[in-house]
Amino acid sequence: MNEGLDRRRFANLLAGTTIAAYVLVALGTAVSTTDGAATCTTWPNCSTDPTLGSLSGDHLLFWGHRVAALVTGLLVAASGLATRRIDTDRRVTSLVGTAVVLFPVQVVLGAAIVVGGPAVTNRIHLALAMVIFACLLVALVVTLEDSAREEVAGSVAPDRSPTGSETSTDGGSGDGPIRRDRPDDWLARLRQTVGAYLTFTKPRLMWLLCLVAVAGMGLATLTGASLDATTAIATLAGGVLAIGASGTFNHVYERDRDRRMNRTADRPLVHDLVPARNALAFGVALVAASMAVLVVWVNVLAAALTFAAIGYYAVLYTVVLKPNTAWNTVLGGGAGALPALIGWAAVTGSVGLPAIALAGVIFLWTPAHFYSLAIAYRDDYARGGFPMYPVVEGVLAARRHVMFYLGATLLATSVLGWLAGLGWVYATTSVALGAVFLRSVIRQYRVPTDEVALRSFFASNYYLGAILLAIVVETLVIAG
Ligand code: HEM
Ligand SMILES: CC(C)=CCC/C(C)=C/CC/C(C)=C/COP(=O)(O)OP(=O)(O)O
Repeated sequence: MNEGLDRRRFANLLAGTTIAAYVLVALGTAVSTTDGAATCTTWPNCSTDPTLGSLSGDHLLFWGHRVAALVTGLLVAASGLATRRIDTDRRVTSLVGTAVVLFPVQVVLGAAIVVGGPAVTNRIHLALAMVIFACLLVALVVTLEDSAREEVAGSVAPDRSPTGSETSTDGGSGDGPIRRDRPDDWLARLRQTVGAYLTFTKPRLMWLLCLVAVAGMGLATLTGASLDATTAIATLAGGVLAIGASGTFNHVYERDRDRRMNRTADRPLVHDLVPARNALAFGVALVAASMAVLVVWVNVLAAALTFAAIGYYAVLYTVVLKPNTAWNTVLGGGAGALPALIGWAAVTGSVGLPAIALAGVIFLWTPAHFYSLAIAYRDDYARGGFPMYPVVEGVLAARRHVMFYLGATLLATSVLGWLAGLGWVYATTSVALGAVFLRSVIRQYRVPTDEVALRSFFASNYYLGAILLAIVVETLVIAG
């Protein structure tokens, strides 16, 4: 049997095992936060099994968890056997071996929970499930990297960035803006100017950031606080104005670098469609409007947190971190996480643990979101002089970080569901979309093209969007 083919098959088996282990963690968390556990109080057979007619979402979660445990157990055993049969890295052998040893312990702990063991068993069971998932994920990354190195050695041509670095121009060589011809017709000029101001506000990011804030508001209602329409609308309006303001400052500060990058060379300030001074004034006006809306119709804490978010993105990220350190994305993730606290604060006037957990999910998700895009646009970022992680550390290291941050995001999502007591809508959404997101990043190793990396970037947005929507449905529709 061909050794390379064997290793490839092993990588596929390990990928399937890792995805199954994630599904198990997510379903297990959901079972422990719902009435699913009450479905069955004996083990291994289920004398309290309900009739099919009375099956609810909670029952399905319980049975889904059992089936997932069986399937994952078989896959873990198969992976363990495979490490003995083929020549794998020592780290892979010990990590998979750890999962093989821990799995039966998990089965015993799971049985103890079913028959009514002490409450702490539940926590240990969840923690151990996460350890098994982490072991498999790290083993998978090592395996995929090894086979990627083997496949690249001697053969494949380097990926081309969609920016096509070999043939692209750098957008001009002078320091000043490139003037794009302005139309003669006043209506067309007006349309172009309005379009420029709209572009400053980065509208494409808004839906997801707004959804973070709405999910924060939804989680807050689980405390018993009520959410009225004025608070919801004013929080979103203040948030949209604030995102617009910080996006505008980002456009102003980065206008010289933007002109050197193909992805951003079309931005309005690069073409002097609006004077930078006017853009700055627009940004300041948006900050003032945002603060006014939030102070008058929401509360001072929400306004203060929003002001901090603007400063975080426009100054800390844009001016300090982005041009100076490869940690810019990781540390910059805090800006996007703040809307979770803003949403919660708008409803409660304080900051609570589930909101911090949601902020943690966004913080961990950010590198998994952005590094895939940065991999695809690495040549462009290098031209712009930004020390993005794939530019400084290379594609393989960036892909490894995408995998690790994604793993951490998936686990944090489960912790959030557990802390907030979210139910089957959230569980099934995180299982389905989490598996899709994980599979799309694993595919980057198999097909290391920029198109596949970009697909992971979009998968990151769909994943987070779906999770947030599930929180909104659970908190504002089902519980509300
Ligand atoms: C350091 C943090 C982040 C960085 C560096 C980053 C970077 C980027 C970049 C460069 C784009 C492409 C923009 C374009 O070409 O117009 C983008 C798109 C996007 N980002 Fe992020 N992002 C970050 C955080 C976030 C956060 C926190 C959210 C929301 C929770 C978010 C949501 C989106 C969305 C929805 C898109 C648009 C995708 C599309 O075009 O459909 N990003 N991001
Ligand atoms: C409530 C509030 C004010 C929140 C602000 C948080 C915020 C706007 C976070 C988004 C961060 C983001 C999309 C960065 C884009 O990267 P980039 O700026 O590096 O992208 P670019 O290369 O396209 O300029």
